[in-house]
Amino acid sequence: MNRMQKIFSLTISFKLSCLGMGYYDDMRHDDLNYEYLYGSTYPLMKNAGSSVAKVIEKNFASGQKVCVVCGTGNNAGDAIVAAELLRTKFEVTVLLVNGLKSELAKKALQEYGGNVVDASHIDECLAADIIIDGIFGVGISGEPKEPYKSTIEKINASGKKIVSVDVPSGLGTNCAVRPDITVTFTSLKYGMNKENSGEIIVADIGIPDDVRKYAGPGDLIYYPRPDPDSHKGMNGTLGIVAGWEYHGSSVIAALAAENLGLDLVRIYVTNKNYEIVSSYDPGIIVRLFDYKRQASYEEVWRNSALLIGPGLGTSHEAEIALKRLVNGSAVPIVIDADGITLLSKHLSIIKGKKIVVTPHKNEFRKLTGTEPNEENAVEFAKEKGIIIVLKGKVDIITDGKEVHYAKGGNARMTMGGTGDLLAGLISSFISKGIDPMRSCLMGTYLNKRIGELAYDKKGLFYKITDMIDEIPSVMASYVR
Ligand SMILES: NC(=O)C1=CN([C@@H]2O[C@H](COP(=O)(O)OP(=O)(O)OC[C@H]3O[C@@H](n4cnc5c(N)ncnc54)[C@H](OP(=O)(O)O)[C@@H]3O)[C@@H](O)[C@H]2O)[C@@H](O)CC1
Ligand SMILES: [K+]
Repeated sequence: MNRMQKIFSLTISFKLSCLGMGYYDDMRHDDLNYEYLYGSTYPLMKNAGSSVAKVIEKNFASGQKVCVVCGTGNNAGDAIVAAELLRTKFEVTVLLVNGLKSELAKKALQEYGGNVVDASHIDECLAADIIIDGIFGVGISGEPKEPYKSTIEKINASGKKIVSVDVPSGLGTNCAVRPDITVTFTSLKYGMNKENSGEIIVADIGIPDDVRKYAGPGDLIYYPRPDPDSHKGMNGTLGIVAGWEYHGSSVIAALAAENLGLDLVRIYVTNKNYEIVSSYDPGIIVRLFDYKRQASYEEVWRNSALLIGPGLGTSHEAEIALKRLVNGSAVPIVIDADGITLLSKHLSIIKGKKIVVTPHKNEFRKLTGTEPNEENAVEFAKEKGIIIVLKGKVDIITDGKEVHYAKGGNARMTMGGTGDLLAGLISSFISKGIDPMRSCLMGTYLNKRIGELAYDKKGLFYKITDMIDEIPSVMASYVR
């Protein structure tokens, strides 16, 4: 290994272990959203395998022996699809180093009609002319374990032509396949270059644009796992200025935040509802807010994100507080419900601020003076430099440049409180340092999904807390 390779390898392995494969997140995102929108990703595996087969047919004379070395995941599935397509022209053997785990790879194997051997035939198989490397793709985690480590070493020592599927197996670790060609899917993966990947061919496997346009489960994987060395306050602190008029709204937003794993959730209320809001949940901090005291504002600004508006009312006090809070805040703010009504009278205060506004149709009319549709939302967001989440059967999310959508949910989601819940979700994600646009995609998808899960259990007779109860299980299934 030369010096550069060593630095690259060390950097990647360090990052792999610390960040949990963050570079490949975009691919996992696409995979999950594809599944959500279209069902099985098997068609993508077929396209991936087919592109590998085409590269081999183009680069190598037919009639040669091909050994298709398989790990246990979908990378192996791609390689097996290629094997089936190649076996009419080449002498193909599939080598299962240690069985298969992926259901899609098993399906590909069922459709494959050629020769299959296990690890006891490894040397015989690797004596072929061409080796297809389908051991690991983007699903690798940490250094390759046995029996793959020694398999990779044997592949590299074979002196045969090697074609890697998607990425050279083990790329970025201390034990990686060194291929002549890598057929990588959709886009170049982090760290790939000619030296470690040979000739790189980027193949389009037909992932539609909608996987990035629509909010989906793939967006939830961007939730940051807390650093084990972090201390209280580093993993999201949300200040909720709400519930001055209707106390329940502030509690709903706070419960959403509490269920999303924030470090501190604080509700700021006036005297009127202080006691009742305080009585709800011991995990929520409730602070008295006095709109005349600078100290109250300074306390709110110390949070990592703010939510202003649910159940706030439109009193004189609320109006002053909104203006001063927005004016002096350096952190992102989500403005919802009564906050939108108040904001519509003082639009100039949002200039230069990091603002997300989450109106339903009527609030949008009030805020913009225009009809609630995509075009007007884009226009308004662009003009004001903010993000708009226009709520509806399909939510429209735009920063004036990009437009995204969130679909799903059900008819029960017109119930009071779902807006407070959504605002709580979005502001919570933002408080964790997630990009605001991504936070909106995560929040809109999650809100609709928990509505669906509550519906599955109770039909049309679920209540807002049933939705809140679904948050942890949805998050836990995507955040590893
Ligand atoms: N959306 C797309 O673009 C599409 C992507 N596609 C393809 O899917 C590939 C990703 O597939 P993938 O997620 O199944 O993971 P993959 O790389 O096959 O490996 C996972 C397996 O390896 C194992 N394993 C992990 N680390 C290990 C270690 N250190 N040492 C030993 N074992 C280890 C792990 O076992 P486990 O740790 O779970 O026990 C698991 O079984 C991607 O690169 C592309 O080729 C296409 O099909 C088309 C659509
Ligand atoms: K590979």
